[in-house]
Amino acid sequence: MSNITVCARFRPLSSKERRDHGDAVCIQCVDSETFIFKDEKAEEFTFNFDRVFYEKSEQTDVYRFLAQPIVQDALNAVNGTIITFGQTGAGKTYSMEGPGILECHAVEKGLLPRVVEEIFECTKFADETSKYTIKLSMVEIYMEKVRDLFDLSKDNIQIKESKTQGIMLNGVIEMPVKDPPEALLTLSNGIANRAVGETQMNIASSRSHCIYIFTIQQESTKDKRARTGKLNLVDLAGSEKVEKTGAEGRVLEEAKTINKSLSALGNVINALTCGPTGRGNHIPYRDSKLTRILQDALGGNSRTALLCCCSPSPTNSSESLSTLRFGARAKHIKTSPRVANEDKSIRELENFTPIKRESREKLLNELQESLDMEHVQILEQLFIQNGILFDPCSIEEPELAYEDVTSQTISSLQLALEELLSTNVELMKENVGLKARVSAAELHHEPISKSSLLVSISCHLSLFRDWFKSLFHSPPNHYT
Ligand SMILES: Nc1ncnc2c1ncn2[C@@H]1O[C@H](COP(=O)(O)OP(=O)(O)OP(=O)(O)O)[C@@H](O)[C@H]1O
Repeated sequence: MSNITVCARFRPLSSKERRDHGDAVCIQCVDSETFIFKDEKAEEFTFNFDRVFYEKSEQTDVYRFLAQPIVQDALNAVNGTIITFGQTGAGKTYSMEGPGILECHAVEKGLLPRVVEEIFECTKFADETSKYTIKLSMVEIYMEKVRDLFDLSKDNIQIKESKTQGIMLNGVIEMPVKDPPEALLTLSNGIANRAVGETQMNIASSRSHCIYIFTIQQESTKDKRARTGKLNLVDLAGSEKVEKTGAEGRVLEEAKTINKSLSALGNVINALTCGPTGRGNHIPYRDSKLTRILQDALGGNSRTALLCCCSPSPTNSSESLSTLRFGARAKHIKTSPRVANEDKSIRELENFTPIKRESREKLLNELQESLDMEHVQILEQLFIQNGILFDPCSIEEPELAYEDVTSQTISSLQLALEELLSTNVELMKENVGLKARVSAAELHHEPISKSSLLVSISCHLSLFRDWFKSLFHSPPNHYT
């Protein structure tokens, strides 16, 4: 088990930030791992990350620390994921791509072109018994749909899980690339297909999460055994307060969808780092496409790094603080990267699958025995009405659908439980108030009016009724 690597990066102040606040910044460097952050109320927070990149840090520093070890591992068939996270305009795309993927000053090249160079450089000098094949895929998650950026007609790619290869994108195009120029041209074609909108925060704001997937297959010419490493580079859409972006209409809907999937990511991180360990802890990976795709990176077989991009300006301090808190929490996630060796995977499959399958079947049988058919049908109707269960006709694999439904139901119930707990706290407070009123009235020998007691009780009841209703009228969770 190893922790994911989490770094923070502060970009230089923008000209607008300089106009608003001059040279003021909300961070004070302590060393290369620690800094003090001052929020709007001048409260100080000390943050500690694996590495902090301040405004003078160069692209090569970020690459060497954050990405190079993961690329080296991917060349040895260990899966890797590098994620950029932060508010709109914080420097995610600059870190990932640089100012331009095809042409830019060498020092400004982002992670992506550097990854391409390193992969081909290493494969060129690999020993003669190894033959490498590099393939590229590019998808974006736009409005909760996964689109293939190499073939826009594939605009609703399904996410599948394989016992041997983990999370997979069904039917996604994999472009073979033979050298860096071809790889960069392929990537730039994909980037041109990304959904970009304009917000007040950033005029070329990415309105989607973009995932660059490098599949690196290594075949031994001696014994023909092949092993594959997958490297995902994830440029997340901006996390910002909707009001600050000045978004309306479609852009507002986009912002809400982005925020929803980023909250789902936050919930997954919370569940991975706060919940009880072991089988009882439900990790809501299936609550959004983003978390489902990142499932292996966050909780499975992947070496993962997160770059938290921030503005250093006091103008954006509340957004920067939430980005940094997100990173601080993610630092506690543990993953178990291992070599994706095909033979070993098959052996693992032979060893473990029958046990898992047997226990799942046992569970299903027990469930069927303990519930009447009539109850199962009522539950099914209820779930369909509330958008928890999707149309069974659209499901290709019932087993996957069953897992999705179970997972989403658990999430809904957890939400309901949280609401119930908070209603309970409110009711308890009210109860204390009522008791105090009764005691005060008794002390002063004042009769408490029946009507005021009735109002309080009906207040209690309506709170409870609202909660109960909300259980069955939560917005539908579309999941196709
Ligand atoms: N480290 C940096 N050095 C110099 N300029 C930077 C740096 N980081 C970001 N910038 C500049 O800041 C602006 C916003 O950066 P960028 O587009 O990368 O933000 P973003 O986080 O990807 O935003 P969005 O979520 O809207 O896509 C760009 O003009 C970019 O060139």
